[in-house]
Amino acid sequence: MKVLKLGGSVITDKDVPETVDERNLERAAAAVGGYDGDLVVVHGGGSFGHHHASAHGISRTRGSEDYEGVVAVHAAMQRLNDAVLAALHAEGVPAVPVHPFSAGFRNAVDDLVLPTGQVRVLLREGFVPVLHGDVVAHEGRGATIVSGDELVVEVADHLDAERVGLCSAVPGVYDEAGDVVGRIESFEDVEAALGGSQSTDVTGGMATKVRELLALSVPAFVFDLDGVAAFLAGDDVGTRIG
Ligand SMILES: Nc1ncnc2c1ncn2[C@@H]1O[C@H](COP(=O)(O)OP(=O)(O)OP(=O)(O)O)[C@@H](O)[C@H]1O
Ligand SMILES: C=C(C)CCOP(=O)(O)O
Repeated sequence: MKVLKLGGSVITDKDVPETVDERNLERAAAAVGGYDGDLVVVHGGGSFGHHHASAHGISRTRGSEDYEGVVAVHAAMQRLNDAVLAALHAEGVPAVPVHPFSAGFRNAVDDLVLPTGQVRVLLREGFVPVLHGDVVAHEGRGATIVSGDELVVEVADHLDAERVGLCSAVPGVYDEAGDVVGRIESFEDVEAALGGSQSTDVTGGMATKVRELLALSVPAFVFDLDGVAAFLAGDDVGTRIG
């Protein structure tokens, strides 16, 4: 089983609130449509989730007890999820939604608790589950953001993924000279070159991604749209992490 994250910076125009990048989304969906095998898709928030999360002051650590903010973020992510499902369906992919807000939570020590039995069964029954960054209940803090990157790691761990791919707006992780790094085996290797995201992003950009992907026991790859089909075909593409 493979896990593919479609970055919000790829499938949306991150600088214009609630704008899908139709062309990029179609390209990503076409690559997924050309793949025949077990796959979980996760997508990020882009200008849907991050815009509302930022407007309501919600992040991975900063919670909110205001139902309006929680509903605004979740509803926006559902709208983006609908667009992703429609694009996948147009390519013949049997994609179905799994909404983290209704499935998981963070406990009192801030760990994400995400049941994945439904994802396992959906896979076995021939579906392609599609999860997304979302708000989740957070013990003692109201609700906080869960990023697509965290979901990728959880799903990959629980369901023994063979490889994980993050399709982002960049062809891989850049070093300080601006060249794509072939492989990262420790955070210190690239720490100096790692920054946040160029756009409104409440979950942390590339540095957080690299740190979390290094914790996986299977290889992860960061690549751009040109790399999706090759990643799904089993090739090493972009930057290998781990
Ligand atoms: N060393 C680096 N190499 C590559 N990208 C970097 C680096 N440092 C910072 N970045 C930024 O990180 C961004 C990727 O993180 P971002 O969180 O925006 O991606 P995403 O997962 O596609 O989006 P989303 O979080 O909405 O799903 C790149 O577009 C780039 O601007
Ligand atoms: C802001 C929200 C709701 C989603 C965050 O997920 P990410 O774009 O994968 O970091």
